[in-house]
Amino acid sequence: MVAVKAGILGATGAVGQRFVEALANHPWFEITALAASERSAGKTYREAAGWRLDTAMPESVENIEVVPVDPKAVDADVVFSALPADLAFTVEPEFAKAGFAVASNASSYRMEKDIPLVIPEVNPEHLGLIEVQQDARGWDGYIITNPNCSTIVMTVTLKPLMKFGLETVQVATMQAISGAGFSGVPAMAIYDNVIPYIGSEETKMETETLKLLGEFNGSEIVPADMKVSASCHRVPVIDGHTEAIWAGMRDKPAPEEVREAFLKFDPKLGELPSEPRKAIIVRDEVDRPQPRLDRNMGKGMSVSVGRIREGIRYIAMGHNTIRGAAGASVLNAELLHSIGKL
Ligand SMILES: NC(=O)C1=CN([C@@H]2O[C@H](COP(=O)(O)OP(=O)(O)OC[C@H]3O[C@@H](n4cnc5c(N)ncnc54)[C@H](OP(=O)(O)O)[C@@H]3O)[C@@H](O)[C@H]2O)C=CC1
Ligand SMILES: N[C@@H](CC(=O)OP(=O)(O)O)C(=O)O
Repeated sequence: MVAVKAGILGATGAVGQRFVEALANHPWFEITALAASERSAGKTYREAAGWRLDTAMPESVENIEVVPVDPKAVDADVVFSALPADLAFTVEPEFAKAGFAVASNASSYRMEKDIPLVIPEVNPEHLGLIEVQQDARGWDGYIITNPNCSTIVMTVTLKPLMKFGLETVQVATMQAISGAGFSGVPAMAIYDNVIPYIGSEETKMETETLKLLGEFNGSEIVPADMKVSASCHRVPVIDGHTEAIWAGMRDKPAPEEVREAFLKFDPKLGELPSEPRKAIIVRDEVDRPQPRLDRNMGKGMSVSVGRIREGIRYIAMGHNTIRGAAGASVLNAELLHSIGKL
């Protein structure tokens, strides 16, 4: 199989490095371009990146010269975007217009009517919006997006509950500091502390979830008819967002039925290289899931759940920069490739 040429926009950042990690030995994609700011352009990736992951920098990328974030400088079929949202807002359409498939991790276009917001295990059919988008905008390429990291972790677990008639969701998050990027939260602010505010996070969880669980009617997404209410908090954990979720359902399933629904959840995506063997892992121990112990399950792509109680109340936990960011975009691109869209 000829590898799909893959570029990474924002390749030196927290999510960008996760993209490099996920794509360096990928069976379908080959990294052909690494792009970042003018501060990094012209340097080798080794010089520019300041590698911060606890796996070694892949040798294949060490000497790649970083290029500016410009369609003319990037040789690729698909670009993975890990750019700050304000920059992604102007840059991503330029790439789509120039014929690239853009798999974006940034928030800029998630809620646009004609741009798919996709989690492969939840709403693969929403990729039908790509044609609507290309017709409306006259682009040769297109943009698809993955949700906010907290939204992804929660929504993967809500999907198997839809059959019980999901009506209300309340969620309180405990979010890792890597979610704010490498220099996002000063150590003096987060050490020995909890910060009960993450800008725009609650609105993102409350709106993106309805789009994800909504129905594609051939021309647009009809949002799910339910209410989501979120409270988001930063905690001194490096990676892994933990969420306490209360799910109100019409059929009032017992905890054991909810556990069964999680256990049996099979999105049938086994042919995609990044899809974990289990999208949802059920932990029966009273004190799990925990970020330090469970975040790398399924190579960081599984969401772990536990403490399923009457109410229905449960805890969900997932790796925010893998399942919630780079891994999610790569999985979206794998889905696109599997349906002939790359
Ligand atoms: N961290 C997370 O858990 C999640 C992050 N996201 C989103 O992903 C995106 C990236 O986040 P994160 O990796 O944490 O951010 P970082 O700040 O760690 O990285 C930002 C990247 O963008 C590049 N960049 C910054 N300014 C410019 C510019 N003016 N021109 C070109 N490139 C530029 C940087 O390059 P340089 O090194 O050269 O400055 C770097 O590669 C954001 O939109 C974020 O909201 C989404 C979900 C989860
Ligand atoms: N706000 C998230 C990370 C993030 O960047 O989200 P978004 O992709 O929605 O901007 C966090 O801090 O954990």
